Amino acid sequence: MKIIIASDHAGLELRRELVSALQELRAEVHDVGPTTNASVDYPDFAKTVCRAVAAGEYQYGVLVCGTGIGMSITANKYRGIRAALCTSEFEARMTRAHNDANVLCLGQRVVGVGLARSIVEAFVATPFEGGRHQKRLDKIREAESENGR
Ligand SMILES: O=C(CO)[C@H](O)[C@H](O)COP(=O)(O)O
Repeated sequence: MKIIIASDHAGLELRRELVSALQELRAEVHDVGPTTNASVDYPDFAKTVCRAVAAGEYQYGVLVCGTGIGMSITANKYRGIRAALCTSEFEARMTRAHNDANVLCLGQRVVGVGLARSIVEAFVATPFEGGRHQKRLDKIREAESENGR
């Protein structure tokens, strides 16, 4: 499984923990950074991750900022990206099973390391259910086209 991960300065420590967690799951992880605590703008890092996931280069993207909100707002501007901000394992499972989410967003200032690890593990372990959910994803795609995304 190939995963691309990035954060801003406010998500750096949690991102590093999640890189380790994903490697323990034997995922191939591409860590985009940043490498220092210097203040950066989360949309720049979301862009790199979302473009790569939308291009099919990675199965999933993971984005961490202070709350996860800015990353999720940005990520959902990209065509083909279904980004989910999760604060529980339940949300992580459901967003894979029902929404086929391909980008997971987390807030370092919101969730602890242990919970974040469980959320990531649940996300990557849960398959999309298809069935009735597929036609809903088709409608999301239609909405993207309608709005010029
Ligand atoms: O959570 C975020 C966006 O949703 C950012 O990480 C947060 O806004 C950064 O704040 P600051 O520049 O004060 O560290």
